Amino acid sequence: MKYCVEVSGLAYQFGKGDPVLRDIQLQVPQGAIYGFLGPNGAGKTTTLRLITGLLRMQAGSVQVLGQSFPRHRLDILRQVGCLIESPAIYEHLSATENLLVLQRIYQCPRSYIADALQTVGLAAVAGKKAGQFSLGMKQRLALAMALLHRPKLLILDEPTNGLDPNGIIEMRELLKKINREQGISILISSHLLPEIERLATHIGIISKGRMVFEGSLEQLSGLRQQVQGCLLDTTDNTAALQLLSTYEICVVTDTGRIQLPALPVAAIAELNTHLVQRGIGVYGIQPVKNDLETIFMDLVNA
Ligand SMILES: Nc1ncnc2c1ncn2[C@@H]1O[C@H](COP(=O)(O)OP(=O)(O)OP(=O)(O)O)[C@@H](O)[C@H]1O
Repeated sequence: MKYCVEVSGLAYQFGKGDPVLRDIQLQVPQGAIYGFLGPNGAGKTTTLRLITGLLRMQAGSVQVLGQSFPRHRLDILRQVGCLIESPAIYEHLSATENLLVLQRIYQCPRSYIADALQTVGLAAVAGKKAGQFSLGMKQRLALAMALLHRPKLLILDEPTNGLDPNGIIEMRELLKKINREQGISILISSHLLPEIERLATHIGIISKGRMVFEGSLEQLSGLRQQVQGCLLDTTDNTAALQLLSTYEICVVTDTGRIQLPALPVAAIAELNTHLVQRGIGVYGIQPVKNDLETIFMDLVNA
């Protein structure tokens, strides 16, 4: 598989402080939407700033689109669109004029401006001053600025921060469309699992400066399939508990149901048989599965 970002052994510390990144390994497959997840202060922004050359690397290696940083920095940046620190939007200029400033820097065709505004859904307000834009519109203008030179890869640091639920949905759909229709790979950071779950094809989770998970969304969801235990519904919980206490494994949950820990399927079937043989009716055996939020919290707090 080809990767558009490959990071290996990346470590970083600010001044003489404690290391904020330790041995970061990260691989973004070409064409992916890679969700870079982690709680506040985990090291997401620092990692993205290193990948885009906004911070000088201290240790490790970074390859972007097959070229290594910092040697081919300019070549790389020509092919990457970034939205990392707050974008330099000139409020007294229109959306088009804001893009004109960048078009001169990138020296790309002027027609790219209208295309970028069209992509982010701002064509109808191209002549309006950016100062009159809502936060969601400003964020879409920032995205147009990142897309202007038709990059192969977008790197976005928490682009939905501060947006209302509607703005978050708009941004999510927009990023999916850009990925699908223009084939642009996207590396996006967030501290919100539900947001990334709905958007990403691949996920990397960072906690306290270390990667604690990397894989496809299916692999993360696969962890969900690991059964945590089993809830039992019986016609006589007191008698059932007495019988089960001989196994020293059961606990009663808040809801009055009996919770068994994770056991092999055969053991659960055997317990069921014992209960029924003692005249205790079993009308429910329900596996308890991890939800993604629990998996995320377990990984981050491990
Ligand atoms: N310029 C700096 N000087 C010193 N420490 C810094 C600096 N920038 C970040 N840090 C520290 O580095 C650590 C990682 O910060 P970083 O901003 O990369 O995390 P993050 O995952 O992006 O968090 P957030 O979601 O809050 O932005 C934090 O402990 C932070 O306090």
